[in-house]
Amino acid sequence: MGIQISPSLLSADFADLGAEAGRIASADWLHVDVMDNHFVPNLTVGLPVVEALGKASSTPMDCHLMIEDPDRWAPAYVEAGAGSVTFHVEAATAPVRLARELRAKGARAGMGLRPATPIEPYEDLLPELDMLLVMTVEPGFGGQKFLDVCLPKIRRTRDLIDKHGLDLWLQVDGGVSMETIERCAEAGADMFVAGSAVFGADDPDAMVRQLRATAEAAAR
Ligand SMILES: O=C(CO)[C@@H](O)[C@H](O)COP(=O)(O)O
Ligand SMILES: [Fe+2]
Repeated sequence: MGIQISPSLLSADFADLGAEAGRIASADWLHVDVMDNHFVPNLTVGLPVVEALGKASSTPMDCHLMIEDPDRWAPAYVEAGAGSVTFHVEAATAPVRLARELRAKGARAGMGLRPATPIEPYEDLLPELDMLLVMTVEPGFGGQKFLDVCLPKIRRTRDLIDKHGLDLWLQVDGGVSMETIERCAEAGADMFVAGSAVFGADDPDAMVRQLRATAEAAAR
């Protein structure tokens, strides 16, 4: 698939999300951060907003669920129009059953890891997934500083994916910018979420293209 950019709408104008999506026409996905004030100490949007955004934009939606009980809620995000749904393994009760359900409903199944969650215990689950999300900040807020300490985990995750010969996307999320994207790409990430870097730029769409070109040049 190559390098993909999924701008996070967390740093966009929430009063006009349809128009904000239109400002990043080069984006491969729209990253929608769903937070419930339980799994993370912040509250954002839920199903009705995802459903409305899906009607307002033709760019596929990559929903990042930072919520408790994803086993109950995640499948509804496929019905609301998400093309990819990522649940956090720390919150899921039955990650294999949930990934299978997401796929059966027609979406890509993603599994997210907080910075301190290791990948190794989940090696046997990899064939059940379409994407792994390695958080490079503590989830909950945009605009935080990239955690370098997560780079070795990105490398180890890429090695595991390659060892199993899987076509699994490796997403990084948190503090990704022109300063940090090269390191992530060198470590083996191929899908990049960027919120403040994209929507804080004078020309968000040009920033999407710049981030992609930089990651492509640095990719392993
Ligand atoms: O999931 C999250 C935060 O929990 C992210 O998607 C952030 O929204 C990314 O924002 P930046 O770090 O790129 O500003
Ligand atoms: Fe996110």
